[in-house]
Amino acid sequence: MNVEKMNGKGTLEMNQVYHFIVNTAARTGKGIFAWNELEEILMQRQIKYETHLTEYAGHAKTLARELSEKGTESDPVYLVIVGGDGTVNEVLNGIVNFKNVRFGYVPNGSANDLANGLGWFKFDAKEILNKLLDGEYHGFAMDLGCSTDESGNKNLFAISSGIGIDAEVCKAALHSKLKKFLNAIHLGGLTYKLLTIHKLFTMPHVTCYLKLDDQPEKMIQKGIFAVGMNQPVEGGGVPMAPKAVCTDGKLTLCCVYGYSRFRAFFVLPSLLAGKHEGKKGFWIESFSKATIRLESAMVLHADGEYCGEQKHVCIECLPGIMKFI
Ligand SMILES: Nc1ncnc2c1ncn2[C@@H]1O[C@H](COP(=O)(O)OP(=O)(O)OP(=O)(O)O)[C@@H](O)[C@H]1O
Repeated sequence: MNVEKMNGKGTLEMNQVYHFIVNTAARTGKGIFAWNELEEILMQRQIKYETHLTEYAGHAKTLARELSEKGTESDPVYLVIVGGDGTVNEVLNGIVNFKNVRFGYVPNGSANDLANGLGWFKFDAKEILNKLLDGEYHGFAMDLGCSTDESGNKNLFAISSGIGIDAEVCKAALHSKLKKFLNAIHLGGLTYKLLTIHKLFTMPHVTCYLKLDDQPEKMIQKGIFAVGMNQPVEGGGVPMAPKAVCTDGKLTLCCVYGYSRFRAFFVLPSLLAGKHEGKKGFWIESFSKATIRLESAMVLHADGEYCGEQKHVCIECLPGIMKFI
């Protein structure tokens, strides 16, 4: 997936108001600097826009709900997210009706897995904003995923949702001093790799039962993690599902099981290199809907956001619901 293939044909309406939800706390507080530069472009191009700066964690979700309530199918709200993957996730989970919104996204986080999955790593934030304003992403409709926990709570996700070690790592990263430190020295992506090694040797392995679409349920022993991927990478660039495509109406399961802690450590490099497909103990397969039952609870995450300890999770694809400006 890359921008050239998105084939934007947009001629953008000059009177359209763009609503920017901006997380100035992203990149450990450095988000504001990029926003100042982006605003210069908006002013130069005489774009009509309104800025909505997030004031606290969770604010992007509230802002997205309020803004999306103002749109209609025939007159959708133009909503541009400026932040990292956590901000995107908050916004998605605040949207009242996706048909009433057209999205833009300017990556400005520390890991930016969504942007990497879209093939945008070669562009900086200013280039991406200009492409958006040029209508290059017009007509691009991205699949989202939805994971439903055992209490019926739904979490939408743009990148991935899963249980096990990657979720444990996300939970640990939320309050990690190591993440703050590594972000400060521009090595934020390393946080997840170091925490993964730590969790590999400390977290319990769990028997789980996995069912993909209408296939029979399969028992997995010594389950380390199972994740539904909408993008090829998660966790700061780990290529869990290198062939995942976010416009095919499917998610990709990446499940690792059956290894002792010691052996798991030695297969980790093949996962980090994206060379794990076909290897014993890796189950990679695309699906529309998956259910995961666990003998004992494991942490669930959606786009790296902690979603509690769960024993039963349903993960499904919502094809093409995130329509771009
Ligand atoms: N004003 C704010 N003060 C404190 N935290 C905020 C504020 N606005 C948003 N947040 C929180 O900042 C967190 C991090 O944001 P985000 O994930 O977008 O950036 P990041 O961590 O730098 O990037 P990435 O997720 O790509 O690594 C989010 O969980 C969000 O809830």
